[in-house]
Amino acid sequence: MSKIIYTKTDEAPALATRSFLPIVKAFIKSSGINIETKDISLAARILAVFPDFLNEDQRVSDDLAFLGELAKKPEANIIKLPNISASIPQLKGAIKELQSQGFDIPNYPDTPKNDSEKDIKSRYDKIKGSAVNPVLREGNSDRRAPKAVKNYAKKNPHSMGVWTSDSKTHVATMQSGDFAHNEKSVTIPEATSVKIQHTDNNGNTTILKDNIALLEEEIIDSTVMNKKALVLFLDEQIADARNNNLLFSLHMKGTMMKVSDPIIFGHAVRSYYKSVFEKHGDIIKELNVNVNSGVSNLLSRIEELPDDKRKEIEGDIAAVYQNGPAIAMVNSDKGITNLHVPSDVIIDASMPAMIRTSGQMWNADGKLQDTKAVIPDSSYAGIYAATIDFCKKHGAFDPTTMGTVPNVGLMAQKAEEYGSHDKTFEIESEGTVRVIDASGNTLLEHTVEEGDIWRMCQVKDAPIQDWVKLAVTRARASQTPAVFWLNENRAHDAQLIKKVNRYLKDHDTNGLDLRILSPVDATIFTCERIIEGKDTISVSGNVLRDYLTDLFPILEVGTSAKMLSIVPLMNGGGLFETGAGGSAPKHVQQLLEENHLRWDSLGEFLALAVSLEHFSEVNDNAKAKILGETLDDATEKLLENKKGPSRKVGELDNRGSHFYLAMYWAQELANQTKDDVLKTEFTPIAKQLADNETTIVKELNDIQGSATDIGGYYEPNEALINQVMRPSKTLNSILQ
Ligand SMILES: NC(=O)C1=CN([C@@H]2O[C@H](COP(=O)(O)OP(=O)(O)OC[C@H]3O[C@@H](n4cnc5c(N)ncnc54)[C@H](OP(=O)(O)O)[C@@H]3O)[C@@H](O)[C@H]2O)C=CC1
Ligand SMILES: O=C(O)CCC(=O)C(=O)O
Ligand SMILES: [Mg+2]
Repeated sequence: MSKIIYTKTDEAPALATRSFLPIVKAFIKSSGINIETKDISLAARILAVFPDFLNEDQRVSDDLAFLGELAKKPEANIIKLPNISASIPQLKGAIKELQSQGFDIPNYPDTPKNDSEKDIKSRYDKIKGSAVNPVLREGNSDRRAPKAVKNYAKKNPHSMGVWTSDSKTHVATMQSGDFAHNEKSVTIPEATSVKIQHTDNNGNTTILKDNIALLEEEIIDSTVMNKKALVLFLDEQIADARNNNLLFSLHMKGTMMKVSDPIIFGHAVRSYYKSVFEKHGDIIKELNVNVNSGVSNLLSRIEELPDDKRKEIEGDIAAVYQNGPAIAMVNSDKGITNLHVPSDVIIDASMPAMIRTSGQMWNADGKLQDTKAVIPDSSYAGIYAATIDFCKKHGAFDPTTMGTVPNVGLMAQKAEEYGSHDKTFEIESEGTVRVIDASGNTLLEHTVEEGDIWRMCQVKDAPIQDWVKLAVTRARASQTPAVFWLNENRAHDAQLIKKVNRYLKDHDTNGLDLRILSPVDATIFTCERIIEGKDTISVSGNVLRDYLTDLFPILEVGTSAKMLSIVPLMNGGGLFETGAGGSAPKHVQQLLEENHLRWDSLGEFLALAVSLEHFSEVNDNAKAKILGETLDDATEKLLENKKGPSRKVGELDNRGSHFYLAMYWAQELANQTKDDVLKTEFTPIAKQLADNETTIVKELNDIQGSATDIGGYYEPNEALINQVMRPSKTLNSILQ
C-alpha cells in the first residue's frame, strides 16, 4: 500500500511541523494510513552529498533523490513544505553551523584552486538556490484560494495601503539588450541532441555544454543579457532615483534563478556603490570579495583589513548613502539594505508586498517612501508596471469585494527559465554562441560580448499538453474564464501559442471563455474584472506562475500561505505543496527571541486534506476520505472562529492554532455519520480536548515571552525543538 510522504524542511515551516505532525499521526493511526518523513532540509541536503567527509554514523541518505524518483511513479503522494533555496551566504551559514556541530564538511570554495576544490564547489552548487522544487515538480501546478479562505478574507480584510494618482512609484525595466528583447526560439521537429558552442573572434571554439537531449516537439529558446546595456541601464536608474527622490530597490529571483540573477545582482551592487569600487578596486579584488553575494560580503571581507583602511572604506560606503539615492531597506534598524544579500528581496513576494503598502518601501530612517522598483529584464516586469498603474488610477484593491485569480502554471520537467541553470553562462570573450544539433545545423545563434549572460531554456511537449488540459479542466470545473498569459511578439511565447491553439482542439471547450492575451493585457483584463468581484484563471508559464501566485493571493487574502497548491503529477501521483510562499525566516527570529511563532500552517492543513483524498482514491480507503473531508471542515471552522496565529507574543500562536485545529477535527470526526468506528474513537477525544481547552491554551501561551533555544538554525537539536514546539503536557497526553 502507498504511503503519504511528509517532507522535513527548514525554518518556520519545519518548526511548525514539529507541532502539527504529531497531531496528524495520532489522528490517522487507526485508519491504515502510513506517513513517512523525508528530510530535504538544506542541512540534510548538504550532508547527503559529502558522505566521504563524514563518520559512518553521521551519514544521511539522499532523500531528495529518492523523492525525485518517487515523483515519477503513480504511487507518489508527497506533502511538500517550503524549503530554503539557499543563496551563497545562507549556504555558508549552514556549512559553518554543521561544522560547529562536529560534521567535518569542507568550506565552500568561492574560487576553487585545484580539482578537489572544483569537485567540492560543484557538489555545493547543486544544493545552491532552488534545488528542491524543480526536482519534485513532475507535474504542472494548480494554485487557488479555497472558497473558505476567500470568504474569510472578504469578511475579515487585511490592511491595504491606499494608492493615489500622485504616487511616484514605478517599475523600471530595460528597453533593449535584455533577455526579453534578444530571445530566439524554435520547436524541434524530431528528437535530437544539441550542444552549446562559443566561438571567439579568433575562431577558437569552446563547448559550453554537450549532449543536451531534446525530444520531438520540444520548444527551445536562447537569449542573452548584454552586460554593457545592463550596466548602463542600472547607472541611469540610480541617477534617476536620486534626481527624483525615490528609493532605489532591486527585485530579482536570486534563489530560483541561481546562475543568472546573482550576476545581475552583482552588477547592481557595483553600480550603486560605484565610487567605492572605483576607489578601492584593487583591495576589493585582493580580498576576493564576491560581489554577487551582495554588499554584506564586502563588509565582512574588509574586517580583515587594518583598522584605518577598513574605516576609510566604511566611510566611503557611508558617503554613498549620503549622496544617494536612498536605498530600500530590508531592516532599517539593523542597517540591512536591499543589496546586502541576494536572498533577502525575492521578487515574487517583494513586489506584491510593496504594492500592498501603497507602492512604498522602508528607507534608512524606518519611514515608508515612494520607490523605483528596478526589474532589469523586461520579460515579466510589465505585469507589475500594469498593476501599479491600475492602482494609481483606481486606488488600492479592496479585499472585501475583489474577485480571485487562480493559476494554472506550466512547470513540469523544469520548464522554461526555471530549468535554465545548467545552460546559463557568463560569457568570457566576444564572439558567437550557437546551439547546434546532432546533424550540425545551427538552431539558434547570438553574438555575445565579455560578461554577457547567455542562457538556453527548454520546455517539453508532454507538459504543455498536460498544462492545456489542466487549464480546460479548471475552467470547466469552476466555470471561470481562463486567460493564457502569452505574448505573440515574444519568440518563446509565439511557439507556445501555436501549441496551445493546437492542443485546445483536443478538448471540449464548448461554452468556455478561453483567451490568449499578452501579460500586460492579461493584467489589465484581470484587474478590471477583479474590481467588479469577478474571477479569472491565469494560465501561465513557469515564471509568471511563481509571480502571480504570490501577487494576487497577497492582495486578495494577505498572504500566499493560505493557498491550496496542488501539483497533479504527470504519472498519476500527487504532490501537495503547502501554500505558495516561502519559509519566512523572520518568524524563526521571533520564536528565538520571544518564543512566539506566528507562522500560519493553513496551507499545510489544506494540502493534507487533498493528500488524504488522493490517498483514499488510490488505495480505496474510505476512512482517508472522511479524514480529509473532516479536516477541511475543521479548517473552515478554524477560520470562522479566528484561531489562526496572532503576530503578538502572549497570544495564540502556531502551536495554539494547531490545538484548535485538532479539537475541531476531532469534533467533526465525532459528529460525522459515515464511519462508526471513527465516530466512536473520536467522540471521547473531542470531549477531552474541549474540556481542557482553557488549560491547554494557557500552557501554550504562558511559556511565551522569553528567549528560547533550539540548538541550531539549519540543523536544530531534535529534543530541544520538540520540547519548544510541544510545550503542553495536557495536549501531548491526550494525543498519546
Ligand atoms: N515552495 C518553496 O519551497 C518556497 C521557498 N521559498 C524560500 O523561502 C525563503 C523566504 O522567502 P520569502 O520571499 O521571504 O517569502 P516568505 O513567503 O517566506 O515570506 C514573505 C512574508 O510572507 C508572510 N508569510 C508567508 N508565509 C507565511 C505563513 N505561513 N504565515 C504567516 N505569514 C507568512 C510574512 O509576511 P508578513 O510580515 O506580511 O506577515 C513573510 O514575512 C527563501 O529561502 C526562499 O527561497 C520561497 C518561496 C517558495
Ligand atoms: O523554489 C523556490 O526557490 C521558490 C519557488 C516559488 O517561489 C514558487 O514556486 O512559488
Ligand atoms: Mg513563489
